[in-house]
Amino acid sequence: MSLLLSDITLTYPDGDSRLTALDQISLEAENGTVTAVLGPSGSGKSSLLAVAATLITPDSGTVTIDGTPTTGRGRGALTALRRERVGIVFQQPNLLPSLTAVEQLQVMAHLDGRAPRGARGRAEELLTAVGLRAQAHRRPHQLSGGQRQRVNIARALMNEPTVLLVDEPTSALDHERGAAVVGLLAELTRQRDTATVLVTHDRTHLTEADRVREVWDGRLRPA
Ligand SMILES: Nc1ncnc2c1ncn2[C@@H]1O[C@H](COP(=O)(O)OP(=O)(O)OP(=O)(O)O)[C@@H](O)[C@H]1O
Repeated sequence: MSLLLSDITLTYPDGDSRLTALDQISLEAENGTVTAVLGPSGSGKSSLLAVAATLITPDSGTVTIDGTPTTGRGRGALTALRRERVGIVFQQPNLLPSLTAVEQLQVMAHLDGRAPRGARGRAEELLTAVGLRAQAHRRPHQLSGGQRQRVNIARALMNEPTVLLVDEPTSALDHERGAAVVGLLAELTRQRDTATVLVTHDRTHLTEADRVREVWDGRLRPA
């Protein structure tokens, strides 16, 4: 099991009291499968992904990534674990305006300290995998919204993650382009054997999921 969330509770400060964003949530994600987490706005989906990515430490419960428990680890160790094992696709691509598509991916490898030549080949291979071979040398303003999101996905795969966390990847896309992006994610999940967690509020994406869980007021239930 590549990702294991066990009995996670997360609260945020809320005036004099605390708001419970996640309430004793447990979730597993296996390699080569897409686990969709469905839920309305404010139900706790982004909080769940942030905990899974070890970007937020929960009040209680444990996160295990690729067999490595994260509880009690320092910031540096968590950052290293994240860089090695976790890919994150945020809602907005947040691409750097001055870099071409292939350079956006190479920057990731640079952060990881990989050899530039190997990184270039991997970046080109990933852009081909997401259907952007011909656009590899374009800058973000020369790409469509769907193409930018594909660059975002390819970038998240640069470090060959075992866990891929995806937050509403289609929120800025029309239905057809959104469905194509989710289909691509499912294909890459099988091809690259990632344990993918896809957070969405759109039920039409569920056909691509191997498992669906629904989050409601911070609690999980089968959909
Ligand atoms: N940093 C924060 N401080 C205080 N409350 C927060 C914080 N982040 C989220 N919340 C609250 O926690 C709850 C869950 O929020 P979260 O962003 O996880 O939901 P979501 O399902 O991802 O929503 P959306 O689909 O709108 O992005 C909400 O009530 C939200 O207002």
